[in-house]
Order: sequence, then C-alpha cells, then structure tokens
Amino acid sequence: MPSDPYFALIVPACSLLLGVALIACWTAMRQQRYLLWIAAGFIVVAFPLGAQSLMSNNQLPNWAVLAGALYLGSVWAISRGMAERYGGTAHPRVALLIAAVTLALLYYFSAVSDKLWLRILILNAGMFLLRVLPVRSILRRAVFTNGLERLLWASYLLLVANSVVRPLAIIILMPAEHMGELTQSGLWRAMLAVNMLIGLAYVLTLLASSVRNILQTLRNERDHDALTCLLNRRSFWESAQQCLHGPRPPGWALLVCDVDHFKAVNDAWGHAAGDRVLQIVGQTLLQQVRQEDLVARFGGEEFVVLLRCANVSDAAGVAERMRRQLAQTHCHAIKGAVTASFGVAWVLSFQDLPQALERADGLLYQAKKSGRNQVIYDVQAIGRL
Ligand SMILES: Nc1nc2c(ncn2[C@@H]2O[C@H](COP(=O)(O)OP(=O)(O)OP(=O)(O)O)[C@@H](O)[C@H]2O)c(=O)[nH]1
Repeated sequence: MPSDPYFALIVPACSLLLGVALIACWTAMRQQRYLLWIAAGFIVVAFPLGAQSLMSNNQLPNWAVLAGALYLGSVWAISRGMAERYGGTAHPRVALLIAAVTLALLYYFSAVSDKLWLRILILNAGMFLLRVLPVRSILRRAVFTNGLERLLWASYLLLVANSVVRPLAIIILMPAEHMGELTQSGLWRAMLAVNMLIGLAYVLTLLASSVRNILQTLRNERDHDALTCLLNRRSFWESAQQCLHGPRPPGWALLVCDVDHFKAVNDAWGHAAGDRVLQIVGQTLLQQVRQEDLVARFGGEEFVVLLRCANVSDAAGVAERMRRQLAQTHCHAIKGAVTASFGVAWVLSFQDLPQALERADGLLYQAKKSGRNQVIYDVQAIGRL
C-alpha cells in the first residue's frame, strides 16, 4: 500500500464530486440527459482510481480486468454524453468490440504474463479509441458558436490527447526496473494530478456552457411568442427602444395587422387550425421585412411590425404586399386563405411609440369598418421624415 494513501484518494474523491456536481446540474436542467452520461463517467472512474491507488503491486494484476472494465465504461459514458450533446454517435457496437479486445489483452497480461507497463499501454490505447469514437460525428454536426463551446471541445480533445501522453510518459520517464512501483511513484501522482486538472477544466467548462445554453433558452422563451416564434409585446418594446433611440431616429413606421373574422375561423375549423393560421400570418409578415425590422405578436390575432423606411407610403406599400400575399396563401388547415386588415402610422421617436400604436390601431379600426382586407395609412404623415 502507498505510504500516503489519503493523498492518493484526493483525485478519486474529486472525480466523485465532479460527477455529483453534474448530476445536481442535470436535476436543475432536466432535459439535458448528456449530463447524466458524463456524470456517470466521472463517478464510475473514481472507484478503480481509488482502489488501485490503495493496492499493493501484488494485488494489481488480480483486479486488472475489473478495473479495466470500469475505466473503459467510464470513458465510453463520457464519449456517449459528448455525442448526445452534439447530436453525434458514440458507436456502441464498435465500443463493445474495443472493450472486449482490451479486456482480453488485459486478462492475458495480468493472469498469463504479468506486465504492468503493457497493461497500462493497452488500457490507455482502449481508452483513447473510445474517446475518439464520437469525434468524427461531432465534427460533422456541431457548430461551435461561442468561446465556451470551443473551450469545451478543446478540453475534451485534451482528455483524448492525455490517453496518448500518459502511457508514453510512463514508458519514457519510468525506469524499467522500477516499473513495479509505478502506482507509488511521484510520476503516478503527477499524472493523476494532471488528469484531475484536465477533468476539472472539462467539467467546469461543461457546466458553464450548459448554464449558458439554459439561460439562452429561457431568454428566448421570455422574448418570443411560443406559437409563432415572433417577438412578444415585452421584447418588441425593448427592441423598439434600441431601434428608435436618439432624439432624431431614422425613418420608422408602425404597422398593425389583425386577421379578419378570426373568431369564425376558430369556430368553423377548431382552435388548432386557428393556431396554424396565426403561424402562417407570422411567417407571411416576416417574409416581407428586412432583418432590422421588428415583427411581433401582441396577442390574439393582432400583429405589430416596426418597419424602417423612408416615408409612410413606402410602409403602406409593404403592408399592401403583406395583405396580398396573405390573401393568396393557401392554408391546408382551413382549406383556404385568410385575409387581414392593416393600419399604418409614422413613428416620430421612441416616446411617440405608444401614440403611434394608438394611431395605427385607429386606422386599423377604420380598415375593419370599411370592409376589411385592406391597408389604411396616415396620409398626413407623408413627408415628415
Ligand atoms: N386559435 C387561436 N385563437 C385565438 C388565439 N388568441 C385569440 N384567439 C381567438 O381570436 C378570436 C378573435 O376574435 P375577434 O376579436 O372577435 O375578432 P375577429 O373574429 O377576427 O373579427 P374582426 O377582427 O372584427 O375581423 C377570438 O375568438 C379568440 O378566442 C390563439 O392563440 N389561437
């Protein structure tokens, strides 16, 4: 047994704690099942690591196959988690084959011909192959959109590289005559520490990027209408403030659009068909605007668009295109098309936005009163730019 067994237990204890931290993170996020796989990887590896660090050299060969199976299982669980996170695959059948060959070789070099350095080499080769398994499919599918994602990927590749560096370091740095004392050597402890540091970097980056993703999802849900995926009233107001900031904003017009006789659509075809109509209206409005414009669903069948344009008649032209396209778009759910009415007002500034909304609403009301399926705009606003 090593002279300082408690020091040797620090690394497996840390691994266990990292696994528990990942499970805690999973319970908070629920849907991210890959966290469970990776947690399992860190928890499982703690047992052979702890046990082997406490074993004498004579005991090591007896447990080589079982410890090897646990190491390989833990490595594959992490590969599986990474594959699941990025929509790749960890090739379970190939993994099983690699594990079977590795364990057979471990058995041979423990029971038949006891060679510790060969066992280390074989086990690390098996671990390397299992870690590499998902890499190709991940690279094909994953888009590393931000620094954290790139850092996570880099720390996983470090784990992969470590499976190569570790056995090489042992072979190069450990004198053959002292190979038997490997698990009690300073080199072994240094390798455990490096392992732990890479593992720690990996888990911390994983936790940070998972929290980032969940916050992004929550922000997305907070800012968008669940049915049409358009901006909701709240985020429309926030984004409009950015568009219209400053005392003299560039030209902006406000379009208010309301689906005609929508209650009748719901009554005749059901609520699900009505929902589908709302989605089509949202898509139609989006198709007619540029990226800098804002399209929002304010509730019910009312949509609002903040449009960057030179004057109100240009905005009315855009609304007219929207109206026409909507009237021509066939919706399978109602076996026909819907029409909508529009009110278009000019926006003087962000402070003017509530009044502009009232003006556009008034014009929309006029459009409804005058027979629906039409655009009415604030004629007097022409040339105010
Ligand atoms: N399917 C669906 N219906 C909704 C949703 N929100 C509101 N509605 C329905 O939209 C209908 C709006 O009806 P009204 O305000 O009377 O307007 P309308 O029938 O379109 O009449 P006009 O606007 O005057 O042409 C109501 O029946 C609401 O129940 C939704 O998210 N999905």
